[in-house]
Amino acid sequence: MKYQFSFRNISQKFTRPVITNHGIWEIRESVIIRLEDMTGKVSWGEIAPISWFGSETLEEALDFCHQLPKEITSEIIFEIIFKIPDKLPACQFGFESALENLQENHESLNYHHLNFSGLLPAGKAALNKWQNLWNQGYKTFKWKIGVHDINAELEILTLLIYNLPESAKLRLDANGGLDDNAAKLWLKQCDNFPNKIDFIEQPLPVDKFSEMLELSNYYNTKIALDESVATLQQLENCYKQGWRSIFVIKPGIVGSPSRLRKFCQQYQIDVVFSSVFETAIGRQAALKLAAELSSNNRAVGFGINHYFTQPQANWPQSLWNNL
Ligand SMILES: O=C(O)CCC(=O)c1ccccc1C(=O)O
Ligand SMILES: [Mg+2]
Repeated sequence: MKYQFSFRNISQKFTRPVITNHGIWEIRESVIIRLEDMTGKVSWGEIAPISWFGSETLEEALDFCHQLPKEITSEIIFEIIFKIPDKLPACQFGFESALENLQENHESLNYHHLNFSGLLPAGKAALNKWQNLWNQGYKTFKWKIGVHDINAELEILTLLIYNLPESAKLRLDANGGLDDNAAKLWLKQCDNFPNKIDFIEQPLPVDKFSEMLELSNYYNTKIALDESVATLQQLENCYKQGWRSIFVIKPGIVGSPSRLRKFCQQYQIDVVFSSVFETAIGRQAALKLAAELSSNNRAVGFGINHYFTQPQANWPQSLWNNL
């Protein structure tokens, strides 16, 4: 087997900026990879790193692509692509999923049974955004916390909970931005609403694993690790160190899909799949994994409200044609 390989760096503006504890994120950059086999069949892949989250940088991903030959042989697949180092997890995902796409027919792809979680804007803007998402069918919402003053945010939480319909569920995502005191305040408040709060995501920074383990044993509200398990190595580590609550998996940056499958099948972990704000290419590959490996019917964090303005016709092929 032989493939023609090419790639492009693309950048897209969010329809509205994503605001987290790390600041304001306005433009999503990623690398689209294209493989064409000898019969002319084309397969796409996407490398969408988030370096502040623990993956490689976009530059490192581009460097990796630049040093590959234009013609990819079986030997290169086995010796290079399947051996991409763990410090390039988004590259592992992009290349492996592009190769998987060449192997299978797309009929088998079905993720329509999945429930989706919709992302609310941070701060009080959440209060007048959930209704619109609810009308679109979302029943689970995620709200970023640790962005504004904690007292103001706790007040908004109370309002949100009283406003949301009975059956709605709320996830809180601190992006590692709380300190021990703040985390306890949030968890204590969430324990007052046991049927409303799905979980709190990554309350403390990555280096505070044992503190989060302790919190998860003390409070009833579930804690989900996200930044702490950004890559497969971290996921395996946290499991070994005794984490049995929720793991957020972002396939786009976690690493090799086949290694992820093996891990999830070997250990029956409680997982929530989540996007890295990839384009339709990475999204499709990530949702395929979510459909295969999701547990406890947990809503996947792939709401589309943050996505980009509609791509042009014949995308992504048009990216190549225009150059
Ligand atoms: O998980 C979701 O529901 C949406 C995706 C999301 O929040 C996210 C997207 C990109 C980078 C980080 C995060 C995050 O979960 O912190
Ligand atoms: Mg998160």
